[in-house]
Amino acid sequence: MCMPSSHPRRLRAKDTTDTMGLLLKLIVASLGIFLALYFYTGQDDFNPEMLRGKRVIVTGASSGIGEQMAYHLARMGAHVFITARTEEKLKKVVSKCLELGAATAHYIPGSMDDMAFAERVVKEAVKSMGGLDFLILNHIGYTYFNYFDGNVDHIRKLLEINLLSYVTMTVTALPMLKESGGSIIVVSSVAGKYGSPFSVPYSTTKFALDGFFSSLRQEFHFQKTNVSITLCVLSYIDTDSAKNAVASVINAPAAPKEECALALIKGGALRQREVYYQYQAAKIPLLLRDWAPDFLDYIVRKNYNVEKIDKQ
Ligand SMILES: NC(=O)C1=CN([C@@H]2O[C@H](COP(=O)(O)OP(=O)(O)OC[C@H]3O[C@@H](n4cnc5c(N)ncnc54)[C@H](OP(=O)(O)O)[C@@H]3O)[C@@H](O)[C@H]2O)C=CC1
Ligand SMILES: C[C@H](CCC(=O)NCC(=O)O)[C@H]1CC[C@H]2[C@@H]3C(=O)C[C@@H]4C[C@H](O)CC[C@]4(C)[C@H]3CC[C@]12C
Repeated sequence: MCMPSSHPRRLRAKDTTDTMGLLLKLIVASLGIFLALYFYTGQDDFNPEMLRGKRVIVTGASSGIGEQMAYHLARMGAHVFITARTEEKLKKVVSKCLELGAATAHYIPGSMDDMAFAERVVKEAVKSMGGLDFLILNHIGYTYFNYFDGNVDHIRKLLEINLLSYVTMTVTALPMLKESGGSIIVVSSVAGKYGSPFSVPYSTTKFALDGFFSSLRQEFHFQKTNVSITLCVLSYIDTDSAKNAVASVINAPAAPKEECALALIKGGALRQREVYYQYQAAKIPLLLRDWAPDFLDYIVRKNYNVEKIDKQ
């Protein structure tokens, strides 16, 4: 005998609603756990005392984020050894570091397009401080913010300053860092994680840093090398040079350089593999990179007043 069909159909509809409800709850719960884990890994046990007496090199420390890192390190009682090209600025930064409480503070002026200079910075620093605990690689060479002009020589030159000098300093510093169980902090950018218009040469060098240092970190695991590598992925920061280059074109607020500098030191001291600053601006868009790359590209393009670029 045939059963009336309305009852089982109602049952099936109820089953489907229950299953959907359960699925929704599962999705919400998983999302909650995922977010909790995400933010938990961002928690820190940082104590400024971790830096007291530590021997630190900071490159590109005559201005911007590098200068601010030098001041934080000085307040924490570290030995600070800084470099950049402009001697007058370096002298002032060193004096301020001493006022703020640096254990010692020294500088060496020169350009990072010269690999012999990059090597010399490490050797002089080690001689002056008696070893090395932190190598903070932060400098960048001058580049333009506009459409790629086809100049291959500019990319070659920028690779020397922004990548090869970092490699040279790392190679030279490695024996001392192994001895101290030290750390390398590499300052990079969101432009080193996803494609960025008007920064083609710069972005090229920042992607290359990720390739070198993330691969080296893997080898350190195999070799049981007790040297940490922290890659710092920064969004737009309010340094004079960045604001001069992009303020009229980028529709996003710039984050404070002082807070940024502290976040990088904390991440390095805690031996984190990567630091994202600011977290929302630098990390969240990256969640889209592998799953929705066209959408990410679209969001990135939305941040630009492209008509202002044409007039530069
Ligand atoms: N500000 C921002 O929005 C962002 C910055 N970053 C990264 O943060 C780091 C610092 O940037 P920021 O503070 O803004 O930059 P600044 O322009 O303020 O500082 C750059 C430093 O590099 C030095 N420098 C420039 N050319 C050379 C060279 N040829 N050899 C040696 N040193 C050189 C400069 O000093 P001098 O001219 O005296 O040599 C200066 O000390 C960079 O790695 C940058 O990519 C990443 C994302 C965003
Ligand atoms: C073009 C800037 C470098 C300018 C320079 O060479 N200054 C030295 C001088 O004038 O003497 C770039 C330095 C940092 C870049 C910004 C960055 O890395 C974060 C964002 C990344 C995004 O993909 C593009 C916009 C950025 C704000 C980017 C813009 C270019 C820089 C300011």
